Amino acid sequence: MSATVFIDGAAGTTGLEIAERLGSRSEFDLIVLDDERRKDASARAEALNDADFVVLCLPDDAAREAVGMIRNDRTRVIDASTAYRTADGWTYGFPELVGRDAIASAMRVSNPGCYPTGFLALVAPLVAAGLLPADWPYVCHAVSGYSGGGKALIGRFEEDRDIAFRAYGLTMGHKHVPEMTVHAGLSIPPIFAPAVIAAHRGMVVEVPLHLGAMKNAGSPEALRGKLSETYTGSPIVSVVDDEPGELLLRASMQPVDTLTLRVFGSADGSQARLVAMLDNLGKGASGAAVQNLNIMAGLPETAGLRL
Ligand SMILES: NC(=O)C1=CN([C@@H]2O[C@H](COP(=O)(O)OP(=O)(O)OC[C@H]3O[C@@H](n4cnc5c(N)ncnc54)[C@H](OP(=O)(O)O)[C@@H]3O)[C@@H](O)[C@H]2O)C=CC1
Ligand SMILES: CC(=O)N[C@@H](CCC(=O)OP(=O)(O)O)C(=O)O
Repeated sequence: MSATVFIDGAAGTTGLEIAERLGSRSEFDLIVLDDERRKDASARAEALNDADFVVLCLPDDAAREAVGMIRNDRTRVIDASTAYRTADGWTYGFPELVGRDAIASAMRVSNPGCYPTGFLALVAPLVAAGLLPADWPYVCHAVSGYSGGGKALIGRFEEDRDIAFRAYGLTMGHKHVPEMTVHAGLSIPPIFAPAVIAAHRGMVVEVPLHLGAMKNAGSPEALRGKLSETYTGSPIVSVVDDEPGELLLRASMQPVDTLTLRVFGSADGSQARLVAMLDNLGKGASGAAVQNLNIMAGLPETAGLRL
C-alpha cells in the first residue's frame, strides 16, 4: 500500500521541486490542496492529520503553526524551514552525519539548510575526528543561486537583471549560524559570509583554514582522507581529489541532488580551502527532503533523486 504525503507549501520553490521528485512514484500518494484552499487553515489541518508523511515547505512561523495543527501521534514530519533545526525532539535530517537509523525511526525530522549542508559536510566529521579544533573561529564564505531565497528573491532577480552579485548577512546573525555551530560541535559561532549570484540555482560553500596556526590540525591530505572515509559508499556525497584551476557554477545548471567536496592545500600544508558544491534545491532542500522521506518510509534512499 502506498503512503500518503502532504506537502504544505507545495506551490513554493522547495515544495514544487519535491512534488516533481515524487510525481511518478507509486510508493506515495500526494494529498494536494487546490489554489483556493492551500492557505486555508482548516483544509491544511485536515491534510496534515490525514497524511502519513508531511513535508513542510513554509516560512518558519507557518511551519511552527503547521506542527501545532497535527493532533495525532501517527503523522511523521519533515520540516524544510529553519524552525526546528536545533530543537529538542527533532532529528537533524543529515543521514550521512547522524546515521540513517536515526532518521528511519524519527517522527520529526528537520531538513538542513542549504548553506549548512555544505559547511557541515566539510567541517563536522573533521571536528569529530579531532583533525580540526572545536574551539576555532571558523569563517564560511558562500555563494548561492537566487532560488535559495524562494519566490521573493527569484522575483527580485528576474525583475532586475542588472544585479550580478549580492552580499548579505553583513551584520552577522544569519539564521543558519546556530545549526552550523551546534551540528559541527563548535564552541565559537563561525563568521558566515553569504552572497547571491545571478544564477537560478547552485551553490559553493567554502571554509578557508589556517592549519598552520591551529594546534593539532591534520594536514590537507589527512583532512581529505577523513572526508573520503566518512562518505565512502554514499551515492550522494563524494570527495573529489582533482586539481582544477578553477571551479565554475553554470547559470544553466540543471537540478541535481549530489554534494561534491574538495580539499585544496598549500604546498607546505599550512593552509587549506575546504569547498562544497551543491544545488541549493537539491541536497540543499528538496533532494534532501526526498532522501529523508525515502529513509523514513523504508525505501532506497536515492529513489526519485537526480544523481
Ligand atoms: N529555496 C531554497 O533553496 C531553500 C529553502 N528552504 C526553506 O524551505 C522553506 C520554503 O522555502 P521556499 O520554497 O524557498 O519559499 P517560497 O517562498 O518559494 O515558498 C513558500 C510557500 O509557502 C507558502 N505559504 C506561506 N505561508 C503559508 C501558510 N500560512 N499556509 C500555507 N502556505 C503558506 C507560500 O505561499 P505563496 O505562494 O502564496 O507565497 C509559498 O508558496 C523555507 O523555510 C526556506 O527557508 C530550505 C533550504 C533551501
Ligand atoms: C539565497 C538565500 O537567500 N538563501 C536563504 C537560505 C535558504 C535556505 O537554506 O533556507 P533555510 O533558511 O530554510 O535554510 C537565506 O540566506 O536566508
